[in-house]
Amino acid sequence: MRLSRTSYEGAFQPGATGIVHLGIGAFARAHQAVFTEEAMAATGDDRWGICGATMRGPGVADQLGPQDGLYSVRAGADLRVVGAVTEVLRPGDDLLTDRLAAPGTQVVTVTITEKGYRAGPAVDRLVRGLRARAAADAGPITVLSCDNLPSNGVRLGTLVREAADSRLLGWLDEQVRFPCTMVDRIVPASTPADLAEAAARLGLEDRGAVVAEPFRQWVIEDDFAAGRPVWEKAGALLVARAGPYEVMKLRLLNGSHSALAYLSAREHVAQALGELREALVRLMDEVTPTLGELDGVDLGAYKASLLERFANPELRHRTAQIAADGSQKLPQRLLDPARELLAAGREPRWIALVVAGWMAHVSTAAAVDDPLAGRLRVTGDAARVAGLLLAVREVFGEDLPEHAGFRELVTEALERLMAEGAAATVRAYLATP
Ligand SMILES: NC(=O)c1ccc[n+]([C@@H]2O[C@H](COP(=O)([O-])OP(=O)(O)OC[C@H]3O[C@@H](n4cnc5c(N)ncnc54)[C@H](O)[C@@H]3O)[C@@H](O)[C@H]2O)c1
Ligand SMILES: O=P(O)(O)OC[C@@H](O)[C@@H](O)[C@H](O)[C@H](O)CO
Repeated sequence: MRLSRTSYEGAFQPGATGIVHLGIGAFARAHQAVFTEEAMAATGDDRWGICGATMRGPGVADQLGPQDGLYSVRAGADLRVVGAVTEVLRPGDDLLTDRLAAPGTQVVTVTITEKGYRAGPAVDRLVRGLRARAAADAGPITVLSCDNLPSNGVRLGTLVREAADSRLLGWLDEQVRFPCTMVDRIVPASTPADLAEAAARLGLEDRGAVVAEPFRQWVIEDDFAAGRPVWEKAGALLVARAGPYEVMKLRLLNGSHSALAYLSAREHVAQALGELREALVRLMDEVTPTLGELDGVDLGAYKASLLERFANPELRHRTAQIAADGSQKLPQRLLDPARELLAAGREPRWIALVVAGWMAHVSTAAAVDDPLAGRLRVTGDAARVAGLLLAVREVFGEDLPEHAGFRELVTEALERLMAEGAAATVRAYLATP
């Protein structure tokens, strides 16, 4: 029997739908929905049920629709059924516009992956809904980006404004806010084994089950146009500026994740960590001078906690998942800190090694999952491959290809990787202070 509000009693039941979520993948279900449900339960303000919209395929609508929005989240020994999702819309469903224009909707949360941040269907759907909301005079609304990008709210706000006509622009300025957020919880794509374990634990089939690590963090800029759940009751941190937290997490956690993906051939993160623990320590130490001031954050403890989190054997986080879309991830995870280190007269040696690892991956892997894949399939010796890939301006900008020191560091690292393989190269780098 399938998990549903009929077969499973006791799931949280929101009183109304107050949030629209664009891109209801695994992460939104284990992060924003859990925070939201806990905030509703803690305060009794239950107006914040979530209407999730799938943006690319019907998968999540097929999983959650027949389950009345219910799904389980397993983290360690804990398995909970989440009831915050009230509705799931398929790609192209016109109801999304109605939901965005409904006066009860006061927040839009967004996880459309890094590659969704360009003119395209997700932004178009959002703008169409906001236009309908302005026409209906349905009141102010906050759009909250929860993707792994620096200044994610500013980026989304800019894209929305670029797609808006002049009449909508005035309304956007008055009625809509786009705060930035830092989001953190490792949530790998669910596997058939994860679904089987959820079914065994629940005694019900759950096609929407997700597995996550116990840790979760949400830092949100306190700049809302309208109402919101009291997410701080669920542990979220409301701050004046999320930027320093975003930079810390993107460069230390996500940068290390990319290193694990490109410098190890192991299938899962925890296995790759066994080979690369010391290299990650060195990479994180290299990047640390580029991080801003963070009141109350002990960076030493934060870095140590990341290594512990990556070592979690229960998370079957595939390095291939992290390796995907590298052209969209490298700039904020590795290249921005490289620029800052170079400007300060420091050598980003470990960053260059990871960048070379990415170059080796995109130029040799049988299948590269990346929106720029066609342009990344280059062949030749290290100098040629590095030269051709550094010329991809969307990734490296105008400055890095022209920086002789950076080009040399990357080319040398790629030469070594091609000649000796990743393990020997990492050993050689570790041997050099
Ligand atoms: N999974 C994690 O551990 C994690 C942690 C922190 C942040 N995030 C952020 O959440 C995002 C989604 O992660 P997930 O695990 O839910 O992935 P997922 O594959 O389960 O879901 C991705 C969602 O994004 C949509 N999408 C994909 N490409 C798109 C595009 N080009 N335009 C518009 N929508 C698009 C899909 O339709 C889907 O709804 C990540 O890219 C990252 O920015 C994920
Ligand atoms: O979500 P992806 O697959 O684009 O990137 C993989 C990870 O680096 C990332 O999602 C982390 O798991 C996450 O950022 C942890 O909060």
